[in-house]
Amino acid sequence: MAAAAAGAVTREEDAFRRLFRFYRRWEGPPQPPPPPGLIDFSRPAAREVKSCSLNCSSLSDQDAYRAGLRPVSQWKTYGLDNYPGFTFIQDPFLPGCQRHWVKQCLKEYTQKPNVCNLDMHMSFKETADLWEMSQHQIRNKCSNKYQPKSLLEKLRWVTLGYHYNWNSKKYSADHYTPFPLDLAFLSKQVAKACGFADFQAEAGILNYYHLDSSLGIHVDESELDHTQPLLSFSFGQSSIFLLGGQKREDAPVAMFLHSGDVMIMSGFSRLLYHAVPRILPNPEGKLLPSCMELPLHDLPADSIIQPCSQDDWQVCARYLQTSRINMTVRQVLAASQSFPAEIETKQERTVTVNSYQREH
Ligand SMILES: O=C(O)CCC(=O)C(=O)O
Ligand SMILES: [Fe+2]
Repeated sequence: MAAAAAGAVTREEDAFRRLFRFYRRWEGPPQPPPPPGLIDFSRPAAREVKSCSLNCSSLSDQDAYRAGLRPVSQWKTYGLDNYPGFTFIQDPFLPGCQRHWVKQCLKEYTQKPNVCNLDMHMSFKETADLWEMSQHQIRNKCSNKYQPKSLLEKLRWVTLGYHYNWNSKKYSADHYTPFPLDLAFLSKQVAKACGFADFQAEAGILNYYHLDSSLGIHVDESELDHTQPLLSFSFGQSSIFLLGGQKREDAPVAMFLHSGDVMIMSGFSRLLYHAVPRILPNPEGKLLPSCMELPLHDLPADSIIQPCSQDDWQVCARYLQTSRINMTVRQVLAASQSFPAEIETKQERTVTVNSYQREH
């Protein structure tokens, strides 16, 4: 009897899993209406949402403009009760600047030596230029006809800098390639504005989601320095993000992430369980969120933002009509820290295709 009861408890679905499964199936607003408790920072009515102000002098307007960001004094920034170290910045990008990051994620960061999921079962030559191999197919796509997916549409993740090893769940000194300078600059400015002036972008995971994708419940703990924040940038269609606690079964809060939104997980919130159960069309009901359609703001000559050509944007826009891209940026090592010497076990070096696959 006691054993049966204990069995029932262990089999019982925990609160995180339950909400994950709920949102995984949720069709999104307007019908059915959003469940109570779902936070939308673009309409911050929830009691646990607190407006917070960043120190405007930590990032100069000039550096913000160079990064394609509005001055910090114009950012709409929020925190959450019970989640110290969590900061949400509602789309701080200058008009037109989000396009740059979408183009980089599809055309530039997909290039070698960066690593992507397709490398796990395709040759170096086959994945050398995903953009070139996909652009015509995406441009000429008929939405009402079945067509084989292009390589870009099969892309799920790209790693940058210290390349995360999905098998060992570790970063290592011998698998590093230069981190993109523009993304390092953007990250540095956002971190600086949030009080992390020493942040160094050393590793990135880019996630490419379609309307049926999700990302399972996890903690990002492989970085060796957890005193530095994890930054997240979202573009394209929207998603539901679940932020839980330090224990896997703690009930999470649910929030929308829309195009341009930036999230900072630091301090207490750096090592919390989180997940993306659902991708949803943008709430405006347009093919693309309107922030993607704005003409490019005047930028200083030394800006890292390059105007995206009409030709390139046609492909990006088509891709993004049914997709969401998220960039997460991490510092792996503390200043002057190095990787611990490892005694490599045979098991650690065994790579299986499955363990490289994320849940989406
Ligand atoms: O797509 C997101 O918003 C979250 C991504 C994430 O948690 C990760 O890459 O570790
Ligand atoms: Fe994560």
